[in-house]
Amino acid sequence: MSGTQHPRLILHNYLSPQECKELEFIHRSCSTVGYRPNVFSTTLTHLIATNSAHLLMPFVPIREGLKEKVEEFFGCEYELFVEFTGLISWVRGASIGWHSDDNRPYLKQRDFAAVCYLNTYKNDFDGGLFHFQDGEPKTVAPLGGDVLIYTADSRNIHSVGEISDGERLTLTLWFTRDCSHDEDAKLVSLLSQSLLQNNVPHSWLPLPASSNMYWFSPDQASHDQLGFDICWARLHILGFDILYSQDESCHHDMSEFLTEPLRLARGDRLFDQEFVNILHALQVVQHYWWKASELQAEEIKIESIKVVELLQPQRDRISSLKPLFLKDRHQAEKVFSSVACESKQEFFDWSGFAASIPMWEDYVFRLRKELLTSLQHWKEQESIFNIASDAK
Ligand SMILES: O=C(O)CCC(=O)C(=O)O
Ligand SMILES: [Fe+2]
Repeated sequence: MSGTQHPRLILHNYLSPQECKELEFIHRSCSTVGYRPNVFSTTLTHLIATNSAHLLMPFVPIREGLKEKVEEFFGCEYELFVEFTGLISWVRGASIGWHSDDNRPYLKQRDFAAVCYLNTYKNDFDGGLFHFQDGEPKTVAPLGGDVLIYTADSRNIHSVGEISDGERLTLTLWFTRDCSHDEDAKLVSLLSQSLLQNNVPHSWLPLPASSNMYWFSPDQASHDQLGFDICWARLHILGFDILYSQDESCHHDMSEFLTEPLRLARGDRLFDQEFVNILHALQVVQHYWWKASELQAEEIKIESIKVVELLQPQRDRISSLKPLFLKDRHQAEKVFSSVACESKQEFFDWSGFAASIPMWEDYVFRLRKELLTSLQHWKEQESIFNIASDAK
């Protein structure tokens, strides 16, 4: 498989299902619209820029382990730097033709690629097969946990077929020999700056980027007429409505809603707890979806959950705002289709949801603590690495 003509490698089950699920949670909570149509991405710099630097922690051991694997396989121990790390998802309509990963002047520094498949062909999406132009294997069907490693040059020309359903998710890394393209140095510098604001209250709650980064449009021409906000869409397909206290007449600009507090509703019920902004609500919901099976097993019940009836004026506010953020609701449902069917059931376990909120907070605080400890060491080395767990 690793012939010198086409140096490449597949690692089966390199990531555990838990690791895949955690990265999926991060992507569904934090992604923005990507660099090409029908593509979403979550970069590490974006996590830092949106008050979510602690969500880097799950990437750290994976990045480090993969760098070692790549160095070992291509025989370049201690020579490589990570050039880029990102979660990338493709939905219906996305594809890429034959190319090598260093095929632009600004990509020349890329020496190796590692594509980690976080979900599975036919289970989670359809289409999206990976093809090499020459050599074996000819076709790779993404399987959650598998990693595909190859040189970024013309010995590994490849393409990806069009996605026809669902959301195909990868963790994609590129490696370089050129230290001036070391992602770690940039991240450590950004982290040092952002964590200076550590004393700011709620500095661990997500802070939205600019609204255009969350606006999905089928094409540039119909940007404002069609399309939808991806945070709204991800909540909508899981059956949630969004209730702001103010109505649209209080705002000059829709983007102001991004940083407004809100409550979540479902059917005729309102969960009477405020979230600081839509990203906060989205992250809590995605965390619940990630952990729901564990919660059911533990049967945690909270006595005092505040779920109240949704009043008529509140319903009216929901239905007047929804079409502004989901201009094309049908398309939003199609784009995020694979989860849509299972999630809109009538019954919703509000007490499980309420119980998951302190669990989410514990998760965030644990990661923040790990980040602050690690950063001391990272600054000294100007590199990002896993601190042995007994040092945490
Ligand atoms: O996701 C994949 O399987 C490969 C994507 C790709 O070729 C690229 O991003 O350059
Ligand atoms: Fe590629």
